[in-house]
Amino acid sequence: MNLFDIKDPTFLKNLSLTELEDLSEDIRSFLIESLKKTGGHLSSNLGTVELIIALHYVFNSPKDAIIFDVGHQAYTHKILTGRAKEFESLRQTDGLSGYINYKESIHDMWESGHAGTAMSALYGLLYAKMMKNEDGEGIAVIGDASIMNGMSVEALNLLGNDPNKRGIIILNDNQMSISKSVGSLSKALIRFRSNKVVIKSKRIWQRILPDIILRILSRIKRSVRTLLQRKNIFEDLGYMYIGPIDGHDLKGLIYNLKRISKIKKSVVLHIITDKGKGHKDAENDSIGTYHGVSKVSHKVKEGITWSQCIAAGLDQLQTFKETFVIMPAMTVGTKMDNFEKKYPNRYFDIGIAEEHGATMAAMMAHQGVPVFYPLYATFSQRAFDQILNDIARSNHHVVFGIDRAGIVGEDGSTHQGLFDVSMFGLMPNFVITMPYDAQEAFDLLYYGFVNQSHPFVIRYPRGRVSHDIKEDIKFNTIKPVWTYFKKGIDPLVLIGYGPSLDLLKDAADQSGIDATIINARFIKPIDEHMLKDILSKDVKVLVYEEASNIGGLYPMILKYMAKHELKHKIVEMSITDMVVEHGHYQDVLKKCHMDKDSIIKHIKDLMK
Ligand SMILES: Cc1ncc(C[n+]2csc(CCOP(=O)(O)OP(=O)(O)O)c2C)c(N)n1
Ligand SMILES: CC(=O)[C@@H](O)[C@H](O)COP(=O)(O)O
Ligand SMILES: [Mg+2]
Repeated sequence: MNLFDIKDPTFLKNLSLTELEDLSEDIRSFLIESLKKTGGHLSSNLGTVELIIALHYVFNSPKDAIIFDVGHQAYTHKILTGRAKEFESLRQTDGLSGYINYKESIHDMWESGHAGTAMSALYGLLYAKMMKNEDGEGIAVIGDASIMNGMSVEALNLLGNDPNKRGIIILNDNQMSISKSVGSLSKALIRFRSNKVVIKSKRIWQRILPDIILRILSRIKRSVRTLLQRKNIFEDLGYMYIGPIDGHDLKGLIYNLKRISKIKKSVVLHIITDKGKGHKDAENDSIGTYHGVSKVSHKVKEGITWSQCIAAGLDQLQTFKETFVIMPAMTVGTKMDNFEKKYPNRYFDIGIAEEHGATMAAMMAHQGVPVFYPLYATFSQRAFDQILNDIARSNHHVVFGIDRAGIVGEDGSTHQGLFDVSMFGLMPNFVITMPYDAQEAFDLLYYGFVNQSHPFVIRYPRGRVSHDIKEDIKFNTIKPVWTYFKKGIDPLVLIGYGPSLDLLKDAADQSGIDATIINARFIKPIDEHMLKDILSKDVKVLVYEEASNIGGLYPMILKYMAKHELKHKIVEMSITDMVVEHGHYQDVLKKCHMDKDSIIKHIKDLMK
């Protein structure tokens, strides 16, 4: 069928099973082709095609609210709610968001981007419906890795104990997070998964047997299980558990969802899916390479990613200091796979458990073990209290690799790395740094582990950095001071950190101003000696930060100036008090008035 003709999901109700199956094939082919052009979360979406068709077939969205955990697996939902045409702009500037997005559709009921929120959102929805005396179901779709997140467990604990609310939880079990799922809950799921052959043969019975027989068989199965007292964790928590069933079998899905809609109790429907279904390489991927893919491009990319740079530096550092890595489910993105292979005893994938990881790191540091804790800037926010209370307050020597710091581009507002400087900045004892280039990254890593003993942040962006991976890595001893990136003769000082320094230099050159540019690689504490030196002259100052300035470098400089009654003209360029949407990095920079032209304009205004 022509997916572009779909306006809303009501058409599904008139389709036969064969037509629904054909539709699932059409959607799968469409996704595979479309994502070659735009990139996106390929594997997770190929795994949920039948589930989402069945949900929209049985339920009535938006009266029945479908709540997607993370929201990265909802492309079929976007198609069925009339957005197929917009897929050519998926994750592009001003285009379709890669996640659930309130502004896009009345069917988009829960925005998140961060894992583990769907259960709490479901419970909130059920309460809201009760308060507003409103009909309709609440259905949470959550992956096997996200259901083990602390937040999910907190909500599961409460909803299972509430006899007056009825939530539907679809556990989409593909035994994968981005990489393999971890932990004992994951093992428990495997235990009560029947083997795949049994699940697939169920599909055949479902086709042959009439519904009434299926219902009787399932009752018998449940009674036998109750008799044998073989409860599983969900039943222990107060839910009716149904499954495991084949999550690619539309007939079975529809049959079970219809059945569930008549049950009065909260239910967990456990479905088994293949992550990457229909795409051979994605199906066989046990590493996580196909979880999210970039658009197909034949351009040769220069340099390496910042994540690769930090991973290489950390590997080399092992000759000086053996470090332990706590990894919150992001081995692929942070490029720590080699480290994991090389030092399996010093690497622990903790799953989506950023809070747990922070407190665990605190204790390990307290016991004298050097810990590296790589976190995407946006996900570090999850562990605010643990980092503040367990690490910062006690001044524990944990080294944080804050990856995806700054504008992340295509992932958009839920993933922007704009608040880490503010967050770590307000915490006592923290040292916050950002390298300009690969060598400075290596030096800061060495400094963070070897030359100092505070909680330490090295932040780095999503993009690439110039470095030849075959080259030997050497560490230079550096001091916790700012450096002159460029000394100029005009009375203008530009202060920034990280790779943005190149942009500042280009902008100054293009403005025809011979500005002094400062590399404030130690964002906190600030270099007061250097500031004193700069501000001993009659200069104008521009502070540039690809981050929220609340708690950032600019207010720290302002405080210094206020304390010393300095009255220099100073302006800031930063990303403050706004939600930054998805798009190409350069476009987003421009929208935030942080691009080269905006800097030039500021420089010209300052020098008038
Ligand atoms: C708090 C948080 N940490 C990490 C991530 C990154 N992340 C996005 S999806 C994902 C894996 C989710 O696995 P699962 O819930 O099983 O869904 P699947 O993709 O397998 O369908 C991870 C780790 C995130 N979005 N939020
Ligand atoms: C869904 C999610 O949160 C991750 O998959 C994220 O999209 C990864 O981002 P990177 O592509 O920057 O690793
Ligand atoms: Mg999964």
